[in-house]
Formats: sequence, C-alpha cells, structure tokens
Amino acid sequence: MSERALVIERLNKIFTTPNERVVALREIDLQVKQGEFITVIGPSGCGKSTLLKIVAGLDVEYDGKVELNGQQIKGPSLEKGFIFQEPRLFPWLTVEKNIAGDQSLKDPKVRGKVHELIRLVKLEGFEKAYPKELSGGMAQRVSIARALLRKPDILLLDEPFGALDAFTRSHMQEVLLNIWETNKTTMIFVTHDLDEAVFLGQRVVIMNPRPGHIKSVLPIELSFPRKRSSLAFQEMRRTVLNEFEKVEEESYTVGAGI
Ligand SMILES: Nc1ncnc2c1ncn2[C@@H]1O[C@H](COP(=O)(O)OP(=O)(O)OP(=O)(O)O)[C@@H](O)[C@H]1O
Repeated sequence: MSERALVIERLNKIFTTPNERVVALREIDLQVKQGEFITVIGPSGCGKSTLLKIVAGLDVEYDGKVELNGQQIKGPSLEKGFIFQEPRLFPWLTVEKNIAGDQSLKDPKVRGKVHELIRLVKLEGFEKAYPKELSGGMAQRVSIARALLRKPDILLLDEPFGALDAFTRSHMQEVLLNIWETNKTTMIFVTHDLDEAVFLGQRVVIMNPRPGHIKSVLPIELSFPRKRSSLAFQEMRRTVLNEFEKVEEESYTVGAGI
C-alpha cells in the first residue's frame, strides 16, 4: 500500500446552467494509495457523485490535477470500474452473459474468469438466470462481477447498496470486503450511511456542501474483519459521528443563510 494510485490536487468543478453557476467542488486535495479502501460521506449536494464521476472519467470538464497511476484522467477507461446505485443489467441477457459483456463465453479463458467471478460474488447456480429472477442484492453482485472482469485498478461505487434492505446491505458489505481482500482493488465508495462508511473504509472522507469540499479525512484504525458490536467499532463510529454532526450543523447554517 505504498504507491499512490490516485492523486487529486486543487480540483475545482463548476456547473454553469442558464440560471446559475454552481461550485460543485472547491479545492479538493486527496491521495489514495494502491489497494486502499476509501469511503466518502456528506450531506446531499456536497459533490460526492461529481467527484466520483470525475475520477471515473465520466466528467472531464474540471480544473486541477486528477491522476491515476501518474496519468491525468481524460475519459473513461478499463482501469476504472464504476458501480451505480441501480445495477443497470441487460434484462435479455443471463447472469454470465451480463458479466461477460462484449467478451465471448466461447473463449475458455473468458468463461473461466466469468465463473471465477460468479464464485467470488457468491452467485453459483445462477449463471443462466435472467435479471428479473434475481433479488436487488444479487443483481448488484452481477454488476460488481461485470466491473471486475475488466480488472480495474480502481473501483468507484456510488451508493451501490442504497436501495437494499438492511440485511442484504450488510451481507453485500461482507461480499465487497471479501472481493477487496482477494483482489486488492483500490476502492472509493460513496455512501449516505455513516455505519457503512466506518464498517468498510480504511479512511472516511467527510465532505461539506456549498461549495462542496473535504471537511476532514478520518483514519479508521480497526483491523478486518470488523465487528459492529465491538467497543472499538462503537467508539470509532462515535468519533466519525461527532465530526459529521459538525458538518451537518455548518451546512444547515450556510443553507439557512444564518
Ligand atoms: N449536471 C449538473 N448541472 C448543474 N448542477 C449540477 C449538475 N450535477 C450536479 N450539480 C450540482 O452540483 C452539486 C453537487 O452535486 P452531486 O450530485 O455531486 O452531490 P452529491 O453529494 O452526490 O448529492 P446526493 O448525496 O444527493 O447524491 C449540487 O449542488 C448539484 O445540484
């Protein structure tokens, strides 16, 4: 974990619409090491999705340095996987074909890799199932496997478990940690859920809106596997919550024009 995979320096992003000019991100500085798991939380509108899209290369209209492995990000590429809140699968394709995408399952290498990923995301037996036969959590696991087939250096996840029930969500967190520990893929995970941020992240980035900026970056010095019921976890959660409440108070104050 010594190499810096992602270097963001003085990143600024402004949206200009006919009616207004929104400073979505102001002076963002962040460095993420190879293989690190970063979670990002913050109130609605603080620029979490905008930041993730810029790193993904889905939005290239920005100012500042955003480098992945020493290369300025200028567009999407196979090095960067993106997981949206909803799985976005092709309904007419089976699980294995959704994962394979434009790669042919007739190729034994592709087939082997797809089936390895199906095991990794715990979907054995569902290779030939169609998306409509899957639960929300299963469908999201298919989309994660699809992203992993391209062997991304970094996986960017925008509230991927936001639509799932609490039980499935907690299961998916375990599945994702298992993938991370197996593949050592760098992860940036955006969430609204403080518990999820502390459970998954090695560092939690707390953002503040108007304009969107990084308020603090807190290291989560808890070894894996983590236990929510442990005293250490509860204490860490409280520390992050205290910081987060300051952000919420500030954003309320700014929002209310006080
Ligand atoms: N295409 C756009 N045009 C104009 N303004 C935009 C656009 N996309 C985002 N914004 C504005 O940029 C700011 C940051 O939005 P963003 O979606 O990144 O926030 P977020 O933290 O991901 O919010 P949420 O948690 O609600 O998803 C907001 O003020 C939003 O209104």
